[in-house]
Amino acid sequence: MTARIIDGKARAAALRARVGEQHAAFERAAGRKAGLAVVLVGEDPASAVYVRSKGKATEAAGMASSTHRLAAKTSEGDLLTLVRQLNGDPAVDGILVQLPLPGHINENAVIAAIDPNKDVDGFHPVNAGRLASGLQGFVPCTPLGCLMLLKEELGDLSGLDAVVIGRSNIVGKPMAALLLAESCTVTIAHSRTRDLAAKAAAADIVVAAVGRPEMIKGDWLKPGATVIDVGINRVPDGEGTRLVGDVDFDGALSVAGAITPVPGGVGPMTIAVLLRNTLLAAHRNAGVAYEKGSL
Ligand SMILES: NC(=O)C1=CN([C@@H]2O[C@H](COP(=O)(O)OP(=O)(O)OC[C@H]3O[C@@H](n4cnc5c(N)ncnc54)[C@H](OP(=O)(O)O)[C@@H]3O)[C@@H](O)[C@H]2O)C=CC1
Ligand SMILES: Nc1nc(=O)c2c([nH]1)NC[C@@H]1CN(c3ccc(C(=O)N[C@@H](CCC(=O)O)C(=O)O)cc3)C=[N+]21
Repeated sequence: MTARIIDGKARAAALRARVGEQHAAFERAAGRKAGLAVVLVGEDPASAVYVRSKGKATEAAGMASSTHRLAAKTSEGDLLTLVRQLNGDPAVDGILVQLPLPGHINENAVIAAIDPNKDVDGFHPVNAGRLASGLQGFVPCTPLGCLMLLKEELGDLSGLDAVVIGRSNIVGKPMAALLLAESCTVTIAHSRTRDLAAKAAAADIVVAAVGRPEMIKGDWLKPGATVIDVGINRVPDGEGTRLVGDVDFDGALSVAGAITPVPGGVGPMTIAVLLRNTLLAAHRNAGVAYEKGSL
């Protein structure tokens, strides 16, 4: 058997197109565009690439995008001042502070300063709490993108056994909360987990968010499992480098039922969901009704 390859790039393009259409309707109703502000501190080249693609995708959907580039030595106080200014700016519906931040800045303090109603990343403790409690709020883009891919692939997820490998606040934990809300039986694995291979082998759904190149081997998987590879790892390749996921893709192909590639899987979905969350924020902030479930 050869796994189906889940085309995240195509799914993301379709989602961006729906967001673009609905944004046009929003703009007619509200008399303004939805606005996303992205803040980048420092010159990490990978972060700079992501921030550029976020800006481009925002504008392609017809929304207003602003990017605030701050020097690596910017103080926490100055960053907090910018966040508060964006909180108060009526043209800004969504605020994203690109992570990681330089070591001298307390990430938790910066995330906590973002207005939860503009927190399109869904990282604010209020939104994390809403997700854990089953209340409406912003859901982190990467796990929501993963869930969309899973539901398109499998339909109803209820009763399926899911293993999430990784327990970060931005991917693993919210992913587990979403799968639990879909009535999966969820195991969260991490660096202290014993016999990870056996945990993976019991799962109908494996979501890998570890940050270790090709760590999850094909022969760990249950035949027919659906594998979502969140990992983005740059590894040496000849003279240059290439991107690989957390899953040994070639090894998984002959065992899994379906798998996301890296690149072209979860990454593009993350950006499409960011636009979706920004459009949602704009509807709420402008008091324009929005048809639930239409995105
Ligand atoms: N495609 C996309 O849009 C995105 C991709 N990513 C990528 O996803 C990956 C994970 O990101 P993120 O969640 O931020 O990473 P973190 O480094 O914050 O978390 C990694 C998690 O993996 C666990 N882990 C580490 N080593 C092992 C191991 N040997 N066995 C089992 N678990 C292990 C850690 O466990 P412990 O808690 O015990 O330390 C931790 O919970 C990265 O490659 C990142 O680049 C991230 C965000 C978006
Ligand atoms: N506040 C914040 N929010 C984030 O959502 C956030 C962040 N900080 N910091 C970094 C991570 C990482 N992340 C990615 C987004 C898109 C791709 C993506 O589009 N990847 C392409 C490949 C891109 C390439 O070629 O480098 C793909 O997988 O096909 C990857 C990773 C968002 N993150």
